[in-house]
Amino acid sequence: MDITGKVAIVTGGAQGLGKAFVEVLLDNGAKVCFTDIRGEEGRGVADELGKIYSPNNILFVECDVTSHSGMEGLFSTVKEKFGPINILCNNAGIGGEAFPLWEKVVDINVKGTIRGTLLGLNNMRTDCGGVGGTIINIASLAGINPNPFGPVYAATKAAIIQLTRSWAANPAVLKAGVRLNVICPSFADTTMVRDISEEMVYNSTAAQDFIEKIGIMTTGDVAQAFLRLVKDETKNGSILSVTKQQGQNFIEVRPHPVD
Ligand SMILES: NC(=O)C1=CN([C@@H]2O[C@H](COP(=O)(O)OP(=O)(O)OC[C@H]3O[C@@H](n4cnc5c(N)ncnc54)[C@H](O)[C@@H]3O)[C@@H](O)[C@H]2O)C=CC1
Ligand SMILES: CC/C=C\CC(=O)/C=C/C=C\C=C\C=C\[C@@H](O)[C@@H](O)C/C=C\CCC(=O)O
Repeated sequence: MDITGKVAIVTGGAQGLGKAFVEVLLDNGAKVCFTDIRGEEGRGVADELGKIYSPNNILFVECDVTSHSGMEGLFSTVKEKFGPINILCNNAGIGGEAFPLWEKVVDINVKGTIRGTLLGLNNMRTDCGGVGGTIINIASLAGINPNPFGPVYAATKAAIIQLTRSWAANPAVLKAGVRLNVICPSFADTTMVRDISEEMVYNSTAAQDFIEKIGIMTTGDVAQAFLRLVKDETKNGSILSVTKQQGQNFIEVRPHPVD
């Protein structure tokens, strides 16, 4: 996909990986709407980016992915301001294992990503009045490998992988011009990883030791993987892992037993 002039939405874009996705899209000439629950931070980032890129290509909408009406309003606002949506990145996500935080983790990571994906499909499918495009969901390598420090987090990320692959396997969706892919990053340098605590994971000291051993990528490393999936129109239903040691690799899942 040639990104120039395309319309993109990134959830949770006020910092971290989401902000890096916003920047790489703007670098490539897209019109980008990013959302976040933190309004002040989001507006600050929009001002900051407006000094580097054309402010006409940037829109911040304060929006919580757990609010259905909020997310519906987001899609309407973006279509009114920028036109039909071509690129959607469901990035907003949190970690946390202690009660009651873990329930919020499920609400944001699983239900928020399902909500974004369904609204994306409804707005992007050519058989629903859209112009087609691409949806990229942000899971984690912890959605594939066991994460002894964060089982709930890992389970939510596994759900995102299967949500994405299952929609991608729907022939009607592909015919309607929408590709869906999922990124599984290892650790990247964001607040989520820097501020790891006992509320977030079991045994945060051991988790920090593990993270240091594995190594921490820059957010730019993950943004390059994101850019690759946006551009490459041959990819649908792919799982792209990104790690410090091995870079970008597509993860092959064994074929269905009846194939
Ligand atoms: N940093 C890492 O090492 C990795 C992160 N990920 C995933 O990448 C995504 C982004 O993570 P980071 O940038 O590291 O986190 P972060 O904590 O730096 O940024 C997350 C952003 O999402 C926003 N957010 C949180 N709840 C929200 C909600 N309900 N609605 C809208 N926005 C909300 C936050 O305000 C924040 O700006 C998450 O889904 C995370 O699970 C995956 C693998 C590795
Ligand atoms: C505040 C952090 C919240 C969530 C991330 C989390 O659960 C961090 C866990 C720390 C150690 C995890 C070890 C897991 C090992 C394997 O599953 C790895 O292959 C996973 C690699 C990356 C997970 C990165 C992430 O999603 O944050």
